[in-house]
Amino acid sequence: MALAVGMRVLTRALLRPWARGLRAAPGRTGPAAGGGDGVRCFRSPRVLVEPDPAAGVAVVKMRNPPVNSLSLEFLTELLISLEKLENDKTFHGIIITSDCPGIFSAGLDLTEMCGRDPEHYAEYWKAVQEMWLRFYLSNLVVIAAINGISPAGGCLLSLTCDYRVLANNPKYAIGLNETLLGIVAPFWFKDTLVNTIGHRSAERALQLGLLFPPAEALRVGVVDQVVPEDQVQSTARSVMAQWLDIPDHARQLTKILMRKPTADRLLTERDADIENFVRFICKDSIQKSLHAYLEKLKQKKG
Ligand SMILES: CC/C=C\CCC/C=C/C(=O)SCCNC(=O)CCNC(=O)[C@H](O)C(C)(C)COP(=O)(O)OP(=O)(O)OC[C@H]1O[C@@H](n2cnc3c(N)ncnc32)[C@H](O)[C@@H]1OP(=O)(O)O
Repeated sequence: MALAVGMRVLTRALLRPWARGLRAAPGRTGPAAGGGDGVRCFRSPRVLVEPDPAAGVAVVKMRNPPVNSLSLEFLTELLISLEKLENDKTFHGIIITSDCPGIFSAGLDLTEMCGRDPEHYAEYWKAVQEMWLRFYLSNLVVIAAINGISPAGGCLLSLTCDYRVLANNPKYAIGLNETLLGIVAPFWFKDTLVNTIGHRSAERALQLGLLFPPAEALRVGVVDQVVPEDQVQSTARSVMAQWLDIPDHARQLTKILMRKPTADRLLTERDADIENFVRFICKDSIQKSLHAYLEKLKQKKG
């Protein structure tokens, strides 16, 4: 009993600075929408939350067609959904998945990084940082049920999760492929990948912009499990049950111990990282190559 109380005090003491740091951070998505029954069933235009209160789990379905690109509005809705679930004591875990057939997420929204003004780029990047920080440090168990292709920012979102289950479909691939677009994954993208697959594999994957098909993704460790497509959700559910069997405070503290140094680096360099992004993305050469890439995507159809 005394040990349990002690752990709760320690948990609160350790977790509180994180909550403070994030709450004070710019780009916060607004106040929590209360706890309790009111938040158990909700949806927003781009995020569908299917709660299973009995299991303490909610399935968060990304629904930003056609490709779940991480636009500013979509990121904001995702963050609000996460925050609502974190603030409802009913929930201990979430499964993040896609409602767009064949696509988990096409990554950052290229139209947010192309042809806009520096203020917009800064606002957008702040939201991308916030997404990473909030998911990476979430006190919930977060499992990615990856039911589609997941390049760049889509891969990053998966990497913030505690466990990744990928559908075994030869059309799907996952990786940080930024170099193929002529852009550079920032240090916190890189750190997240290094923490997941190790330095050498990450260096090779990042330099070559590798998108791993399922078997390769499993071999290198970008995902934890590859299963037949129709078993992705059920596998995520049973993995979730295993994770939820662990005492929450011990698991949460361990997660923070593992992830704190990585998150700290961005938290202390956040403004500089935004300035760096804006400087980089405003370059004529970068704008030209992003524009050309978008055009190529559009022409693919015609
Ligand atoms: C200092 C640091 C600086 C910079 C760091 C920046 C880090 C960047 C991270 C990123 O995430 S960049 C984005 C990377 N993503 C990609 O490269 C994926 C691009 N998309 C695709 O490859 C394909 O669209 C697909 C996901 C494989 C799906 O293919 P499909 O054939 O099903 O669809 P289609 O290509 O026809 O696309 C439909 C529609 O969606 C538009 N689209 C696609 N991806 C994006 C995107 N990431 N952002 C915005 N829009 C996107 C595409 O243009 C089509 O639009 P249209 O219907 O108007 O033609």
